[in-house]
Amino acid sequence: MPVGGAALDLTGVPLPEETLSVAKQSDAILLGAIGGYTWDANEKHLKPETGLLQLREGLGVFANLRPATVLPQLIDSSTLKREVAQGVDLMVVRELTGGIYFGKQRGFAKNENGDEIGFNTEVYATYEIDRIARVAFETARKRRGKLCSVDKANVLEASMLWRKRVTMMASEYPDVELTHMYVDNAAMQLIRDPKQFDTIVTNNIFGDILSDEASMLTGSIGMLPSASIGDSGPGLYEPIHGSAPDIAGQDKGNPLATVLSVAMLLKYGLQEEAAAKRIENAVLETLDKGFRTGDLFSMGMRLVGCKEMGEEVLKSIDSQRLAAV
Ligand SMILES: NC(=O)C1=CN([C@@H]2O[C@H](COP(=O)(O)OP(=O)(O)OC[C@H]3O[C@@H](n4cnc5c(N)ncnc54)[C@H](O)[C@@H]3O)[C@@H](O)[C@H]2O)C=CC1
Ligand SMILES: CC(C)CC(=O)C(=O)O
Ligand SMILES: [Mg+2]
Repeated sequence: MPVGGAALDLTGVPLPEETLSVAKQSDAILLGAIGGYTWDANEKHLKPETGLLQLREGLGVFANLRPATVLPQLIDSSTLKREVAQGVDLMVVRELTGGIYFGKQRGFAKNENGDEIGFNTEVYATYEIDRIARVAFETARKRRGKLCSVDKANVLEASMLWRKRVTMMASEYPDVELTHMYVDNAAMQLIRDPKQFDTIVTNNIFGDILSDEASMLTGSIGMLPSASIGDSGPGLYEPIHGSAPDIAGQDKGNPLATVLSVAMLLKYGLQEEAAAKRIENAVLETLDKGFRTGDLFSMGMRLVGCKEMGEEVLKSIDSQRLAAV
């Protein structure tokens, strides 16, 4: 179903009603990244990105899980020194349907001096903080039991409330160690010592930014999948990256973040654990064989394009299927 730029071109709106309705009736949704130069200059501010925000809101998928794991195969692709990168395995739990991207008070206006202003507002209600905090505590409990809540509670009221509510919930999770960190420090600590993190919970905009940063620990933004879930209804699965318009159409994109998003879809959305594992194994085997798209390339590896990388993953999935028969 069309969403984003494709939908704008076809229908004049970035999320047609029919797309949302079909999505809601589906078991799970896989989203290709949206956006591009064609629509950036749109004077009416009708953006493909609005369609994605509307889709997330329409599906009620408030919890965005973004795992960042440094695979042994990609240790030389990480921007970090080997000893810092080795063993990094963290999960960013990003609030996805609230905060500054959704603040109702937004727009363009003039200030008292007649200067043009653009403004947005960050609003969080307790129910929004509580439900994402619960997902984060539950996630941390199933991982290594460490939860770091990232905010800017030294400056922002929305963050002050965030910190208060997350702290209150900690008493329900005595087995989870809760810490708090300001986002500027978190951005630095992710590079200095990423292994200190297990699960990170944070608001919409901080999670957006920190997960792009975390992707470079793993080697490339082309490696990071995500799952967005709500209380009920289908989940939304998508790579964390955008449409990469600077390399579009050149067969250079790394397809693995999307492929791994399909694995997350199978695992969390359809409870097809075995099929998810087959895809994950295929990705690992393809990397083991030395295939690398340009974003991951390091000395001694085999440079391939997007298409060939995809074909190699498919071959590996097929060979696992044959082995299972
Ligand atoms: N969820 C989504 O659909 C998102 C959409 N966007 C949209 O995408 C467009 C481009 O945004 P950017 O800020 O440039 O972010 P981007 O994530 O598309 O690209 C950032 C950089 O990473 C590279 N990159 C991204 N994905 C890659 C992949 N799979 N393989 C290899 N390299 C990859 C790109 O070539 C570029 O140099 C914009 O219109 C933006 O709004 C941005 C982020 C998320
Ligand atoms: C439309 C944007 C909020 C998309 C984005 O950058 C993301 O979700 O990571
Ligand atoms: Mg982003």
